Amino acid sequence: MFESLKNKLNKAVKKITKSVSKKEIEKGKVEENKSGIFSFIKEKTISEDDIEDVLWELQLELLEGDVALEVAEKITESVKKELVGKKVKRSTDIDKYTRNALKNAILEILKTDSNVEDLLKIKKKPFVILFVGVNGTGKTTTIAKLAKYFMEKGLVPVIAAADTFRAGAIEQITKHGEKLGVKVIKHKKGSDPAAVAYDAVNHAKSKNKDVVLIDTAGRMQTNMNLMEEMAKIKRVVNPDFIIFVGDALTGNDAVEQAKMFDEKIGIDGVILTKADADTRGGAAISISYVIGKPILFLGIGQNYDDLIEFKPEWVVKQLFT
Ligand SMILES: Nc1nc2c(ncn2[C@@H]2O[C@H](COP(=O)(O)OP(=O)(O)OP(=O)(O)O)[C@@H](O)[C@H]2O)c(=O)[nH]1
Repeated sequence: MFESLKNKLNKAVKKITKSVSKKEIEKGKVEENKSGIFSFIKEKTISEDDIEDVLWELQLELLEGDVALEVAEKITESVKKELVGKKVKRSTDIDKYTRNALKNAILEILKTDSNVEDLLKIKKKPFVILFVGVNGTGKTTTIAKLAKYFMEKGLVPVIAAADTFRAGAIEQITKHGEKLGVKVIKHKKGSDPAAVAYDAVNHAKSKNKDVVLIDTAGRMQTNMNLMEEMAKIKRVVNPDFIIFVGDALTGNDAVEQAKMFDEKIGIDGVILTKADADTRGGAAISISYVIGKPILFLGIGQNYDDLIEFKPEWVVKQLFT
């Protein structure tokens, strides 16, 4: 996961170390010990000039990896701020400081004000969650995974098959429901999705169920019918939480889609799917900073258990070990 991003960051650490050491070597102010670690004869203070070119290269590489521009700028700016003026005695210090500066910059980017556990604490019964996103991102699979996640927490979910648009969508979610032992509320293909969602909420109320998971249709985010359809479902069932499901592999597109859904419908959090196949990590790094909403989970495969809670510290650990 995020292999390419990990390589880019590691490469940047090495380049910064080399760049800071190089000038001192040229000036003959360096001793090299047996293990090849440079010790500076006099303590060296890192200057802007030492690292500017390398940070610029890093910014370009991040952009190539589909990290959003504002995020790439923020990362390099934070690293610069943290490094310039730092006093170093040997090259390993630079390595250590740069690694820390990058870790801190990425943690800062990934942190949002909202706490995922607080957000998903089921405080009301039934707790109604609406899932939105373009087609093929993995919404249906993710809903099945989350149904299992809630069941493991001792909660009883019900699913609304409100994707009445795509051929096979109702059958697909019904199959998941059968496998998991979760009731799926459905109408005919082509029927009103808001009515399906409404029935599912009523079912949950009458059967004392805890969570309603509403699957919705995909299509392009620019399709106004889709946005109107989502807005209608929202009006009718007044969900407690709206989750945007995005495909990590689509990088910046996922970020743009999230922005659009947030503007038109309003979202509370994000689930990124297919993170298992994503080497670039652009969407994972950028999405919550750009829209100001947290990533809740990462989808990491096609099985029901392939869903992990998103923790900024965990991501940073993946990137730097
Ligand atoms: N590798 C991997 N594949 C996934 C993941 N999540 C979903 N998929 C696969 O992605 C494909 C699309 O998933 P669906 O759940 O059908 O997508 P959808 O968003 O409901 O599709 P629409 O109904 O067209 O909107 C399926 O083949 C899933 O198995 C994931 O986290 N990792």
